[in-house]
Amino acid sequence: MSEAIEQRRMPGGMAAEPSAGDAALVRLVTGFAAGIAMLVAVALPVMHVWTELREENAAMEAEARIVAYTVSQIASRDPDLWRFQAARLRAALATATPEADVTMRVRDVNGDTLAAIEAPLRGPLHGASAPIFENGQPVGTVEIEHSGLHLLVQSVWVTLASLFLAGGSYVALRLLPLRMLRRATSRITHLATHDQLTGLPNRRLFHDRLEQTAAGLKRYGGHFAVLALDLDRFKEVNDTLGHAAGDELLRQVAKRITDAMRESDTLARLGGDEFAIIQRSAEQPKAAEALAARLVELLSQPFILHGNQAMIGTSIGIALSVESAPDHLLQDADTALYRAKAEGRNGFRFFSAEMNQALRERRALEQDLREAMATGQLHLHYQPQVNLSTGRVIGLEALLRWDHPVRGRVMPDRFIPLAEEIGLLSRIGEWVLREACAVATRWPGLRMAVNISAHQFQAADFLRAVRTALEETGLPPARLEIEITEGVLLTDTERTLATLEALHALGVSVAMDDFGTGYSSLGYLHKFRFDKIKIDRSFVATLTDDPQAVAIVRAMIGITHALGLRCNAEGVENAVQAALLRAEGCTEAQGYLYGRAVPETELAALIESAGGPQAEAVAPPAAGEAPYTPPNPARVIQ
Ligand SMILES: Nc1nc2c(ncn2[C@@H]2O[C@H](COP(=O)(O)O[C@H]3[C@@H](O)[C@H](n4cnc5c(=O)[nH]c(N)nc54)O[C@@H]3COP(=O)(O)O)[C@@H](O)[C@H]2O)c(=O)[nH]1
Repeated sequence: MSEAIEQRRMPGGMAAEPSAGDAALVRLVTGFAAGIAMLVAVALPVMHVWTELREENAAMEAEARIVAYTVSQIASRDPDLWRFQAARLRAALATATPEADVTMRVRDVNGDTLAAIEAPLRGPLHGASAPIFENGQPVGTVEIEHSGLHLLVQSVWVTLASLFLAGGSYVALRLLPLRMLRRATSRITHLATHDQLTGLPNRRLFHDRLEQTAAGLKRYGGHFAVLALDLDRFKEVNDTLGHAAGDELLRQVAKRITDAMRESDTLARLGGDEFAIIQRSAEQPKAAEALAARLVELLSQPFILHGNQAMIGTSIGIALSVESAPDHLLQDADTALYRAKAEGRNGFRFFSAEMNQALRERRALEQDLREAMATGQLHLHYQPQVNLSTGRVIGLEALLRWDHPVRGRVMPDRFIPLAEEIGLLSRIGEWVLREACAVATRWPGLRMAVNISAHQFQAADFLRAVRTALEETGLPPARLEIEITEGVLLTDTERTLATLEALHALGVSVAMDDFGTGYSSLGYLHKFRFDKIKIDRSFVATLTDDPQAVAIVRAMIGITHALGLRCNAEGVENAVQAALLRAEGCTEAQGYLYGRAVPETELAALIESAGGPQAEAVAPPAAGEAPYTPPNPARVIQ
């Protein structure tokens, strides 16, 4: 590929002789130019000789007619008598012939020459004749002959001139379209090798330059680095300000990066919000580190897009030519980029071999997760949520489990972020909603809590998935509770608010999960109407030894009372924690003290051991719904 592009280039950026694809066109143009040149070379002299000859013949015919008239004054019908007039005839011819290079003859009717003026004529001859009349009777002819030598000489000159002209027109005809062709070829090459939005080299040209740089390095020595960049929060700008603003942002990003680089470096847009740089410098890795730090800083400065201010950032992965094979440089920089993103974005990381191993593992996990979906390895477990005063079950939280035939149990903390990243979580989430609702219908009176990630919640079809799950299973909406974390509230406030309102309108309740772990929890409580707050288990875990945790939990519970919300303490593992929470006024709890998450088949025993479901359960059975009876585990579908 490298040669394919570079061969077509000449110094100054002009494309060189077109190759294979254009060869036919070049041949056609050359053939056409040769044809025109041949026409010019042959046609001009032929036309010249023909017109000159015609004009001279016409002049000679006129002259012959005039001489014939003069001679007719002397003519006699008797040739013998006329022959005696030869001297007079010659004199008449002499007065009629001012030029020396003309031969004139007078012949009688028998063709015998009666008089003549002969000139020494050279070269091809041409002539004309006219009849001589006496009393209306033809008695002879006058003949005039000229030398055609001057015509021949002229023709040679005209031929030479036309050959010169033909050569010129051949060159002009061949050059003109070839130049146009080259310009077109150069434009096509540019289109094929550059990104139209930013004007930067595209992925194809980037690989080409990478090959060249690596080849140069092999021959002349030196170092270079490849930097892979990905914009943070680009999608948010696109979604909130529109695609025109997204395009403008990409152009401004390209300009900022270009301004920060040296001319000898190459910046390319690989697609979407991905950019890559080849940085030549003898001082690697210092130079790459300095450039990456500069870019992180530059791209975190605000952008003004059609009057709106947008804040983004960039994550950068760096691979060094001394450490990565030339054909792995971009891939390795990408691996480092992935690590930079995973470690919190808006920073840079150098590639190390250990990252490859992590990436391979991630890819294997990704592949396994796709298979898990298809082969039914995913299933739900249910953790009871209890009334803190009675310890009896009032609800269930559906928790996803993955049982892999070789890996064993993979916990959701490990595979849910991956499913989100590879776009599988929507499908998984839809299944979880439907399955949890279906199970809830078999446990009347209990509320079913389902975890929804930020990504799922923001998806366009989330509300549709909730409605479908309720309709298909027939679960009363009041028995479904959606658990979201503060992360959901970080973006697109208007839309999030509308979705929360729509859930309320449906009759579904919403709980804020992991309360206290985000950074502006109180602000969100003021903005959104939650039904329940779940105190994060990290506060519950330290309740017994940390007076500060007690103070925080007390404040949280106070807030729920003030706002009239239900309060659930997560991760209650012992009776002391439960007693403390009860004393502070917390009403609900869940945790290992009351039971771990179990498959549906084990739920009956768990609920019975807690004294059965709470009689005044938060969500009483809907009209027509049977009251709670422990199900026969054999009937339970997993
Ligand atoms: N979007 C979705 N997220 C889901 C789904 N299923 C689970 N999750 C989220 O994954 C995270 C980890 O869940 P898990 O490993 O299942 O852990 C839960 C409980 O097992 C654990 N827990 C419960 N009681 C105790 C306890 O006493 N001690 C202790 N150390 N851990 C306990 O807590 C997790 C439940 O947390 P929460 O959701 O905050 O109530 C977790 O964030 C899940 O939300 C899914 O289907 N979709």
